[in-house]
Amino acid sequence: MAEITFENVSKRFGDTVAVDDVSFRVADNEFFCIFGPPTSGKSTILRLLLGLETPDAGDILIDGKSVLGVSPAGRNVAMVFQNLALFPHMTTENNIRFPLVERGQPAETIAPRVAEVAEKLHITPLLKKMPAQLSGGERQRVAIARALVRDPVAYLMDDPISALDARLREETRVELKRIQRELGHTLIYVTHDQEEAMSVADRMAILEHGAIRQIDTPEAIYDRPASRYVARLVGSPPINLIPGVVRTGRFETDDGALRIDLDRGGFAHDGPVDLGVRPEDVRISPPDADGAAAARVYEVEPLGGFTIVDVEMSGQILRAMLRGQPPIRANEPVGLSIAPSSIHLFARDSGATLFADTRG
Ligand SMILES: Nc1ncnc2c1ncn2[C@@H]1O[C@H](COP(=O)(O)OP(=O)(O)OP(=O)(O)O)[C@@H](O)[C@H]1O
Repeated sequence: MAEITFENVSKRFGDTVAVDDVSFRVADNEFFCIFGPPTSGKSTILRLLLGLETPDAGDILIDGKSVLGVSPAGRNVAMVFQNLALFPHMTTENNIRFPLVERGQPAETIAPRVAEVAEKLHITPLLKKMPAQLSGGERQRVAIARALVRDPVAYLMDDPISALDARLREETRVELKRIQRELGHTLIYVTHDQEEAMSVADRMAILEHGAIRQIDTPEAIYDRPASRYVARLVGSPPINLIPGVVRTGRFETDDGALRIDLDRGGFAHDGPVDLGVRPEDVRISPPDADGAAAARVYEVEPLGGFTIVDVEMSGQILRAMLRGQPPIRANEPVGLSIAPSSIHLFARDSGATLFADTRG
């Protein structure tokens, strides 16, 4: 059980700043995700916490005590690497025992711990089976049990399920979240998959070039991103960005095709902006609907429960996500509108959020 704190931690490799003045605090029992594009510094943060790298500046604390002089073994933080595969020649039970045997734990403590973890993961009936006799989902559950059987102060996972196929990945992440909640324990989870981060995290940190751009719950990051960078990283399909200008409380595209009154008291920013709107907040209507901008359907992508409609407006493609399977065809003229309450505005140059959706 542990609270983990990074205080102004930086790490360089030659000219590369891998981690840039990073501060965060992970609460005891929290499921904390670190999310960012390749080379943004995610793995280096884990390696610093494990003690495999030493920071150039800043401090790392576990339960309020600096661990900078402490060896990796002395920190008792468990790392689960990218591979959740099982040893095919060992029974489920021996697979789960393996990390404890490897660490030389006394046999009398191993059996009860394996039984306890198996019980919590509902895999007790599988203990005598070989991996080849298990379904894909059962195998994953056993692999998670093996990852969690040690009793460290915190678990670190670096893209643990990225090698699985899409369906198994979805099942496994649900399972991981449930298990983490039941077992307790602080979990720091690195992923480059935004949907995965959103679906499992209690809170997430968004990285860019080694620096943290925002830390919050997935819901808050989705609804109130701190910048255009963060807004584009979360959400699928990604947020639409429409360049334009704000003048005296009104947004307008350069050609005037789209105008939105920002009926929000106290908003005072004039100048070039990018308007952000999530695909589920783009409204499609008949072409002559009141207040709608003239647009044309570019492509329709039915997904069963939802339909993605790509719409062309002012030479730009915007994506709308509509419920069900609306009778919309490619090349049709349509009207497009956006409720002022669902827009985000970002400063054109810095990308900083000027104002954001306040849903919820
Ligand atoms: N031992 C090292 N020596 C030199 N450069 C390194 C070393 N470790 C990491 N880097 C560099 O530091 C930066 C951050 O790397 P890191 O592996 O932390 O990123 P990441 O976000 O985990 O990336 P990925 O998603 O691709 O795994 C990269 O530019 C990388 O090349």
